[in-house]
Amino acid sequence: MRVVIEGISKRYRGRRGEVEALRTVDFESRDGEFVAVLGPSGCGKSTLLSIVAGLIPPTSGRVRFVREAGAGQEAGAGRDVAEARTPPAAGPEPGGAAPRRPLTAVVFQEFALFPWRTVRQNVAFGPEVRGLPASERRERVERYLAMVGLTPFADKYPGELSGGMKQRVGIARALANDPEVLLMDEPLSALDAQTRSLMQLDLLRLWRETAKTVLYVTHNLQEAAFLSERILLLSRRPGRVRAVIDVPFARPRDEDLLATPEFAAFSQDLWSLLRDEARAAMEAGEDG
Ligand SMILES: Nc1ncnc2c1ncn2[C@@H]1O[C@H](COP(=O)(O)OP(=O)(O)OP(=O)(O)O)[C@@H](O)[C@H]1O
Repeated sequence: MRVVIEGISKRYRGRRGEVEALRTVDFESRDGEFVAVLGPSGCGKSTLLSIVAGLIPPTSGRVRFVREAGAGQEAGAGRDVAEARTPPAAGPEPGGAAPRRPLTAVVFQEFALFPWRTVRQNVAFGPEVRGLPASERRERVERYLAMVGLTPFADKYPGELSGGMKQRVGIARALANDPEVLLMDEPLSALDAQTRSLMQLDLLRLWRETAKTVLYVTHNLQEAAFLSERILLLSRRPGRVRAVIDVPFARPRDEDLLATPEFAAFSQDLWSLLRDEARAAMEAGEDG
């Protein structure tokens, strides 16, 4: 599934006036790509993700989801399966039904688990709501529990788990919906440094195993460089596309990459792009 972001702008209207969060952002992901969305604090990264997730409407612009053509069809051809635009189309498009939105799933920084449900019941939530037959549901839940290494903890409650384990539950719960696009908003930033490093490796493995298109918001440039295939770098607020950067490291990646001179040089280049934006955001009091 390709995510096509076309001219997305967003202004919030609040009691203290208007905030322009995003200004005409254009970007197109590839099918199955891991894209990091990087930018200084307050530049609109979460806003962009929420718009792609359909949680909030853009002020202008649209997001299209394009499913790749099957084998035997013209290369590069794809089919739009859905589009979100503002104002939202009232009812079906003329001449046919409005395309169904593809399934997106969001993993947030705060774990947002149901404390009264066990790990297994948390992971089962999406398939239950979507009315999957019990046998298929069970199979899917057990598969994703195993994938994130939580099978031995399946009957525990979130309150009994460490931060890293809670976030694994959040990831398994998102994957159990079998989304076509996985949206992650700083999913590791509440974790301590060691847990975070381990979870980065887990994320790389999960991405390989599931082949999902991932949009991953972070303000950590090493994380963006380690995990992603391309980086969408936003300017300070209002967020505009500052650069789209190819990450040159081969896959599969492991921790050894982090200690290489190539990784250090790449991170340094990235920082020099980000630095001026981050400083200007900080001086304008836009961070946090
Ligand atoms: N519901 C809202 N109403 C008014 N302003 C908002 C709302 N949500 C976000 N904003 C403002 O829009 C701007 C962009 O916010 P957003 O959370 O998208 O940025 P971000 O890049 O994800 O920030 P961070 O890196 O600090 O998490 C900020 O100035 C924020 O204060």
